[in-house]
Amino acid sequence: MSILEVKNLTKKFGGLVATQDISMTVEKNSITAIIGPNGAGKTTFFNMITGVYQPTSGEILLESEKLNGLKPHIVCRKGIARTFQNIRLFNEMTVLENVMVGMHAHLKAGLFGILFNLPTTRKEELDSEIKAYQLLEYVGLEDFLNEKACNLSYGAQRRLEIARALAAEPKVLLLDEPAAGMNPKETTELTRLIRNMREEFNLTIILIEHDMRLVMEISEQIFVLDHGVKIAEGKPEYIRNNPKVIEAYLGTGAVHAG
Ligand SMILES: Nc1ncnc2c1ncn2[C@@H]1O[C@H](COP(=O)(O)OP(=O)(O)OP(=O)(O)O)[C@@H](O)[C@H]1O
Repeated sequence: MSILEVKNLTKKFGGLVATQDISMTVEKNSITAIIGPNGAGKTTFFNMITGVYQPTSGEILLESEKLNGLKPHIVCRKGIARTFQNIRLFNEMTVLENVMVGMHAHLKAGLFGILFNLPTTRKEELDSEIKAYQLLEYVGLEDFLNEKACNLSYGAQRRLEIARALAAEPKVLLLDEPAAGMNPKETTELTRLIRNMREEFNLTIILIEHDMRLVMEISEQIFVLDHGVKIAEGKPEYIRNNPKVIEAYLGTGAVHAG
């Protein structure tokens, strides 16, 4: 059963066509990768799905409901959360606070109520604190609750971003280059975490990733973009041997690394 359907998605920035007529269907509870050389349109694609950019044309459907025209926080409330290519944490806030911010999509009290501890929001705050703690424990950051986010290692910051995204209780989680800057050990842990999250939270996961080893190991379905166009889709074995994909990556050797 599909959860996310994208139909003929095009985004133009003036005369530049960043994505052209991209269609894809993502199965519920699957792990899907979007790959392609630099500038292929991958992040633009994520930005359209999450409401950061409005598509020039095309449709985005989450469980058959159209998402076009919705603001990012509404898209998040509908069930799509994400992490960013360039980590976007609240650096001066603590690790715990960063996750609690991620929860505000589902809280009745506003963000200010949570942060400034208004009496009416205290019960809700306590519940969200417990939940934030559980999520941090889940990603292995329970020892850093009161640390400022900026003091965490790079790999830990990426895990914190994931915990914050999970706090929004998404149906679909988009990860933009989750392994970027990670060492091999951190990447192995990340692979395990992604698989585990899918089971634990009944998630559908879509990742943009340049680490082909991770992509080939973890994905059930891969979409390949090049110059804004989808040039291939299929299972890892098919993508690895697809002449169009090999040509798009020619010279980088990237697609055979996995
Ligand atoms: N806000 C914008 N204004 C103008 N052009 C943009 C904007 N965002 C992206 N582009 C252009 O759209 C094209 C696709 O960029 P995008 O960032 O989506 O590629 P990408 O596949 O994510 O690349 P990378 O792997 O390097 O992150 C590029 O030519 C880029 O310069």
